[in-house]
Amino acid sequence: MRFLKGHGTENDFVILPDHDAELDVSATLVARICDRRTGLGADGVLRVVRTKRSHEVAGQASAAEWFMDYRNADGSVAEMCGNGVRVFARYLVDAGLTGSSEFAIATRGGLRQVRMEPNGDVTVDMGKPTVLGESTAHVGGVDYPGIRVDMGNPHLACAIGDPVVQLDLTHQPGFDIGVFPSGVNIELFNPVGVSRAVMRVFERGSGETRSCGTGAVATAVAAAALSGDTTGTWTVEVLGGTLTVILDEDTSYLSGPAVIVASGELMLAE
Ligand SMILES: N[C@@H](CCC[C@H](N)C(=O)O)C(=O)O
Repeated sequence: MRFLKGHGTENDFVILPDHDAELDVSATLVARICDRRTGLGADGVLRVVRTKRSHEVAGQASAAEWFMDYRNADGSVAEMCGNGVRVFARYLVDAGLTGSSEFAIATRGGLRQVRMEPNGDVTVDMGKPTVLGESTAHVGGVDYPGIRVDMGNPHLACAIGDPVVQLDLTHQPGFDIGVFPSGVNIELFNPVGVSRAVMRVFERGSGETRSCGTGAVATAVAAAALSGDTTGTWTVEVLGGTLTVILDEDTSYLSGPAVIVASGELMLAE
């Protein structure tokens, strides 16, 4: 099985080209691939499939040639991945699978328009974040109130007074399962200066990761809300680098680096 490896601000992915949907990529296989000791190691898998060959998103085939079939490290399926879609775009361009610098990618969360920037960054139109109300995350014996944000996938973004560097995120933070029956990605952030936040994230299905694109947008939404804003340009510092989020009236944009670092032949099989 041919693979590539890439990352966006150190949110890392194994890319599996499966253009005609011929592979049987089970949850077990994904978990084995993502294992950092016995597999390749990654936060998730991006399976590259022609949209028209996928029964899940065939309705998007007229607008997007390629479908990002995203899986978390534990093998679970997610609707969207902001860094993943940027790395996916980088793969399509590098592999010559698109001739354009602006194109759409099909995801379970809907179409995402991407743009390759002259400086090598990749920008994605993430759609309009939906604020759903409030909830609470529980970390290290402390309850942190936050804002529920739907980015196609579920988020709980919490501004906290304690420095995020001090948090122990080796375990799943507590959350209200009644509010998030399918689980949730939890962002904890410190607002710093003007339109800047330092964020850590515990991702549903992957644990703590060094970056999360949908989480960065959710954090920008929650940080803006602290000052009563719904628009603006935000810098979100994550463990793996820096992401830029633009919130406007109608949508949101996520920008940052996305690179392919390796390719090869995978010997793992079912
Ligand atoms: N790292 C991603 C989010 C991946 C999906 C998430 N773990 C979920 O289950 O919703 C990003 O960059 O957005």
